Amino acid sequence: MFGFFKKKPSLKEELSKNPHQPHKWIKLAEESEKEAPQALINALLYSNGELIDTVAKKIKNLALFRKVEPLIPEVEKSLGKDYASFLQGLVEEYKRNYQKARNLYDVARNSQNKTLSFLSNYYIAMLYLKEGLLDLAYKTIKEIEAEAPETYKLELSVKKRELEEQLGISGSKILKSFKEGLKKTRDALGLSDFAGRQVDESLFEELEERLILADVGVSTTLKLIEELRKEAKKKKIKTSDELLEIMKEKLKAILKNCKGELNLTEKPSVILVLGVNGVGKTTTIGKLAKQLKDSGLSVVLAAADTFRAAAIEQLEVWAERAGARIVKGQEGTDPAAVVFDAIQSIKAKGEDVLIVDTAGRLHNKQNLMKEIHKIKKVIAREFPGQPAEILLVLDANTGQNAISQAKTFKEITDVTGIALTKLDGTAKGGIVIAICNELKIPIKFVGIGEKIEDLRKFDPNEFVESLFEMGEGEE
Ligand SMILES: Nc1nc2c(ncn2[C@@H]2O[C@H](COP(=O)(O)OP(=O)(O)OP(=O)(O)O)[C@@H](O)[C@H]2O)c(=O)[nH]1
Repeated sequence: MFGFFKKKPSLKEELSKNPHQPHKWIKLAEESEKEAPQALINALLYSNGELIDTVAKKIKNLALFRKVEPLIPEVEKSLGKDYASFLQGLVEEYKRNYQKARNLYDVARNSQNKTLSFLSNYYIAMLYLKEGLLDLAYKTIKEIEAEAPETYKLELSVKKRELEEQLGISGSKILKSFKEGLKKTRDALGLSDFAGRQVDESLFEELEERLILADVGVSTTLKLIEELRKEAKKKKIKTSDELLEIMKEKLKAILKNCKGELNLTEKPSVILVLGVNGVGKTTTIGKLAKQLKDSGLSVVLAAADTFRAAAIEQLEVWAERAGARIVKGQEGTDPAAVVFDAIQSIKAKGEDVLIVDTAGRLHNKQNLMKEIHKIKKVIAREFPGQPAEILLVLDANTGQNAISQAKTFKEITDVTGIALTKLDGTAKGGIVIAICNELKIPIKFVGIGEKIEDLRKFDPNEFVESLFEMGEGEE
């Protein structure tokens, strides 16, 4: 069955009388699934290729590749080979014919039209990323960075910085390793104690105890141990080493669902940061501001925690360290007014990212809720669709308490991601697994130290590998 779609005969009728209205063709595509393929092609034709970016995004978002494919000859006839090759490239990429897609984008990248040429290069870079050809992706991004339209600048500079880190060209600073940051948790779990043992009931019981002590959480632990028991029986597993391998894969599978990227696709992008006092909110904002600054973005901090003068001062110190501009008010000013001022100045200066620090007084949930909603309203009114991120900061030291804080904040507003701080100072790093399993909110960052560079993107594989790594020169 195809389901129903809302038909707007008036728009269709209007377009059949006067088709020279490209944006209305886009609107028709949004309204009607059935009309969408032809409507998008018409939008492209009647805009004389101008709407290629919008059309490509819509084809992807609505997954119209196969329906658009038979219409590509129309595009070739009216707009030429470059546009047709680009669209066919989208289709081939969808079919996972990556080499073919790249050749087609390659044809389009030579177009005289700047937008089409940029987009083709951009899609080539993304293809390289998909295929793990990081150095080629990096090279392509560097080549097109300068000519990128405003809407792509943010994304490209963040990608470039990530690639620099992955390729080891991010400067000479030796970063604290993730493994170092997780030492206390790894020691508490002591998985190396289980090596070379027989699989028997006492092994399961000890593993269960260690996981609970590391704050993996009772329900998550019980479920995991039960699955391990079943699998050990089914696969007739005799040695603990094999069992630990299975456990590792299971943990990776749980955590894979909680990997999340910061969404910074719009300019400006607003990140609203929530969290109770003392969890490391200000520090995290400072570290994040520095990372974004280092990737070439202009960053503004709004000191909307106006409850305490000390909070404003502390944010000022971090703004200075990160090289970010700060907008603040007096102690006791309406936080939404500070945010409003920040927005006005960003509009005037054309800056890229706004990070809003908020007060987190959970004992007064009603007031907190009102305050957050008011701030969100001010942001959305000035920048529709923002804040792009509502980041909740949790302190790993507080173990299970972090889960109940997250639940409360989730009741107050949508949380798009978690930054989990102080993983380095705790033996309760298992809380990452509990957060993922119980809250289903992406963990976007983890803090593994007090220094400005000690904030990492959360990588599930790296996290699990660090928990399981044995000894090797760490003592
Ligand atoms: N070891 C370690 N310490 C951290 C980390 N993140 C923050 N801290 C420390 O935690 C303490 C509290 O951090 P703040 O950033 O002041 O916390 P806050 O949530 O802004 O607190 P208020 O300003 O009181 O609301 C500071 O001493 C930080 O240095 C981390 O990842 N690891």
